[in-house]
Amino acid sequence: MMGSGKSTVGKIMSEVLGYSFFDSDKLVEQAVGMPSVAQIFKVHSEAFFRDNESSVLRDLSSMKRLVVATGGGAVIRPVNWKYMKKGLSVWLDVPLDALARRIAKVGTASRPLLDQPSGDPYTMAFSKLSMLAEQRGDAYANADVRVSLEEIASKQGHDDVSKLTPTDIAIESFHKIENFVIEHTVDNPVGDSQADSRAQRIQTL
Ligand SMILES: Nc1ncnc2c1ncn2[C@@H]1O[C@H](COP(=O)(O)OP(=O)(O)O)[C@@H](O)[C@H]1O
Ligand SMILES: O=C(O)C1=C[C@@H](OP(=O)(O)O)[C@@H](O)[C@H](O)C1
Ligand SMILES: [Mg+2]
Repeated sequence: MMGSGKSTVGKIMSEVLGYSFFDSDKLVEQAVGMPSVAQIFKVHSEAFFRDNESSVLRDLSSMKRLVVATGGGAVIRPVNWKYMKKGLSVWLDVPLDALARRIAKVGTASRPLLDQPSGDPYTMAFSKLSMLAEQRGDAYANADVRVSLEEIASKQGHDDVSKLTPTDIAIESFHKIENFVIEHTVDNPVGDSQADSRAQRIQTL
């Protein structure tokens, strides 16, 4: 979801891995030749942005040794899952109140779906995020790996996810990815087509 830390945590993970890092929002801006996602929404439309987002994700899906921070809305188009499933997908699951707090701090100008001309920024962001979360249903749960900030905070003995640094979240993401890889790697085909295709996918990452 917007504000969950994909761009921040993804960059750290790419540096640790020695992989390239791409932010799909930035690639859409370059492809369209506009300086911000907000402007693309304003001058064109959300649908135009989504078409470009899908084509950027398609192009990235044939590349190797990279970390991609997608936009939070990439989950709503089934075709994007076809692309994201060429790699290993991570859902950063952050409580909505923490997302709204982060977004209120930096402002909503760069996130057109949350931008409001008036009102308290936290309250407006929280109510829009709640609506989006409802619309998106369990789309985020399609990811291979879920990284829950509430879980990390409780393991670390914090009662508040705002104490967690992007590095804490990157480390937990690596643990979850490692578990996923161990769980789904098969030395020999096991005859279960879903398990075999998952194992093949892991080998090509
Ligand atoms: N763990 C964190 N704790 C506090 N603020 C964070 C954390 N991770 C990211 N942020 C801040 O929250 C905002 C949204 O992060 P960003 O990485 O842009 O999220 P996304 O790409 O998922 O929308 C940024 O201002 C970023 O600096
Ligand atoms: O959730 C969404 O629909 C969006 C998320 C944004 O990216 P971030 O998740 O990086 O903010 C950006 O793609 C656009 O504003 C729409
Ligand atoms: Mg981002």
